[in-house]
Amino acid sequence: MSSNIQIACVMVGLPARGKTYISQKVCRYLCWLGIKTKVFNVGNYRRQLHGANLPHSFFDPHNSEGEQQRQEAAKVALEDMMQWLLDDHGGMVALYDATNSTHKRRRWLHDTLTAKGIQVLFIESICQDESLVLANVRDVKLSSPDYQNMDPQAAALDFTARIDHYKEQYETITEQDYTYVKLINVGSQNVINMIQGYLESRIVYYVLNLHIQPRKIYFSRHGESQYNVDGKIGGDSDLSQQGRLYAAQLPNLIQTHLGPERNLTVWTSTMKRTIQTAEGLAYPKLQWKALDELDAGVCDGMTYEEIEEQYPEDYANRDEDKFNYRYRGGESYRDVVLRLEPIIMELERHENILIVGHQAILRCIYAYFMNYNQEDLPYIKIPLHTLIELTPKAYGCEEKRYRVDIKAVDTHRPKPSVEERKQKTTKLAIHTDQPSVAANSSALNSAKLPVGASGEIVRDFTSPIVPISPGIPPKDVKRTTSEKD
Ligand SMILES: O=P(O)(O)OC[C@H]1O[C@@](CO)(OP(=O)(O)O)[C@@H](O)[C@@H]1O
Repeated sequence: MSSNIQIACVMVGLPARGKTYISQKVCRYLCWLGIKTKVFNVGNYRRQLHGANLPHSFFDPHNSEGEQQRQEAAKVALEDMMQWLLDDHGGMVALYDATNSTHKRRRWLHDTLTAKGIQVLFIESICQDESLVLANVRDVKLSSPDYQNMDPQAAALDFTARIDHYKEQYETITEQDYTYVKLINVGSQNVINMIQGYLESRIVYYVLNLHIQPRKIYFSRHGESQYNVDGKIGGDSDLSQQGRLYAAQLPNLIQTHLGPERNLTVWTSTMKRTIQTAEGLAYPKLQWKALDELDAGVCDGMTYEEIEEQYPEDYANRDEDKFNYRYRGGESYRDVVLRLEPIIMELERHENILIVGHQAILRCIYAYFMNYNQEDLPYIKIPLHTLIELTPKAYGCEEKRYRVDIKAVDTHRPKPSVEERKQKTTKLAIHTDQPSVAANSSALNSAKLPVGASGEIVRDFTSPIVPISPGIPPKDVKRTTSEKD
């Protein structure tokens, strides 16, 4: 049995109230943060045990056979979930996705879970707006395996009858001794009760920020920079000639795809190359320090070849585990994910957004929306001079990429094969006797950033956002040593 705190988020709500959407989002968010999370959907267990295509009468509370079979599915799902949380899989948060709409069902779940030391957080979603419910039925439920090969109108009628069966016995949470958050009419009112501990508060804060307004999220790297042309990483260089051409085309590109009347907020980092790229965009802008590029520490301003020559061990270690490798005096992708957490929270609250960012930063944010794992994240292709458009849908994002026909260098380095990595390690082993850069580099490594208890870099990236109005010339932001340290 694991000694960590484990949380079971138990969803509550009538069918088609966004419970699955919320469960999937929480799961994606926590996994992105490196917290092992899994969704247990009781509907899937029910389909496996008793088949799909069941008529609405199966869900009638007066149908004792149906009732018993649904309880059986709920029990098997609960057992699997507890096993996953407790049997040293490293699972920290599980989401139990079902209606759980009576006091009796919740009491059973609560008592069974807490008896095993698992904290229970109920998340109830209430939606009284019938048009939203109908839209959800149309967009999501009718494509469920329950209604395969069925006429959509007949399926919608059947699903509405199913909802009515649940309404008959629905009991909203009133249990004052439970930890819960109640989301009423997608954020118009929220009730929070007895939230305990950091992780529960993060989850609650996250679900409070979710909205379902249709919107677009755009990502663009800055135009090609002078450092990109020179093959150097990091720094705070200006745009190249080609980069400036891209910046000049960006406003048109955005307007074409967003539409002329639509609202948009533009976020940049505090670095010249993103600010210069966003200069011509006539929308409200915000600069975020948290969006600054991954800090390459002592390697800032070097080419990959120079790094390989001067810090061969580091170079090999980065290739071995790019997500966790932390540059000497700088950051790892893992560090960047943690500092981007407030950005994700803000992104969830916002409507249309364009982030003009950097390669590593956009990889991390893109991975959150597109559900990439930590191993693949640092190799995601985010090419220069390309606008990426994400449209959030029920259970994921639809993606379009618009490539602008302005030449730019390719800064993507593919993951070396196992064979290539082996060759490098052998070469390194042969050279370890020589007192060269390895000794030099470990001295440099002592100039590390302060590290927090759990290994994170202690830095305040939630500091004030600097609003700039369209047309104001970019600030000449230099990254000084004190700023970096
Ligand atoms: O993690 P890798 O693949 O090295 O990519 C991150 C690098 O991308 C770069 C370009 O190579 O970003 P940017 O375009 O913002 O300058 C580097 O500055 C940064 O160190």
